[in-house]
Amino acid sequence: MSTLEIRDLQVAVEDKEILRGVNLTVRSGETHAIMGPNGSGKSTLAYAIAGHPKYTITGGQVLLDGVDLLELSVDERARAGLFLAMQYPVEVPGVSVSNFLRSAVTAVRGEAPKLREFAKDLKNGMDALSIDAAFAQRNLNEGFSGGEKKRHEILQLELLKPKIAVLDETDSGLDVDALRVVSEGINRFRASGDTGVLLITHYTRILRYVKPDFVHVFAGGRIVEEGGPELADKLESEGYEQYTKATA
Ligand SMILES: Nc1ncnc2c1ncn2[C@@H]1O[C@H](COP(=O)(O)OP(=O)(O)OP(=O)(O)O)[C@@H](O)[C@H]1O
Repeated sequence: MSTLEIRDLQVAVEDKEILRGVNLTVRSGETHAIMGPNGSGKSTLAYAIAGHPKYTITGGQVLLDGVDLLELSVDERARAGLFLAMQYPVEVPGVSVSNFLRSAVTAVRGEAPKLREFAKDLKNGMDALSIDAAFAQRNLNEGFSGGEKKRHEILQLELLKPKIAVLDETDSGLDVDALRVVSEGINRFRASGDTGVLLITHYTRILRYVKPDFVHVFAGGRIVEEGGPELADKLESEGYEQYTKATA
């Protein structure tokens, strides 16, 4: 059982205050959707938790099982059990998908997985996500379509098995079929009950496949409303205008 506790988190980017006191607790087995309009600070939350150097923490704490992640380097956060699936995964020419994944698993576990075991896990993960076998030898994210990039993020999730997974707009750029495959991957992964999921999205469409336990509305760098899955339906019909007006 793991718990991520975000306490009064305040974050600035280039001296501009973006997050103005975020409080949120995510436990294993729970899926939390963070929804909100463009520019409300959702990605800032994801990057700040993961340790992106551009984001300056000006106050608050982020505790994973009592350990303050903000005191740790990015790789230490990953080893502590945090995973961020990025909105825009970077291209790394010269590094194959398979090498990258084996290195990532080795770094997080602290020892290299046996080659045969890794090859089997990789094949199973790729099959489940309808990823072609040739994909493993391609350069990381180079020339990948939007859908391939997102499937690859979920493949990492399945191989790394983090305690807390932050998925930043994993639904963006996906067609209907890819959205279903990616959502099934998230559902398979969370079915173990060992992981807490923080799902950042603008749209309710992914929430038809990945049912959240809690929905939080972000506006102006804060959580301004919280509720159960029914809140997503309300957002679908009413939009975000009520929140953006209030925080403008
Ligand atoms: N590197 C940066 N330099 C300057 N401003 C930034 C930077 N990164 C983010 N911001 C600003 O921080 C605010 C929040 O951005 P963020 O990307 O966190 O919002 P978001 O809710 O994820 O938006 P979207 O849904 O459009 O992805 C925006 O006003 C954005 O312009």
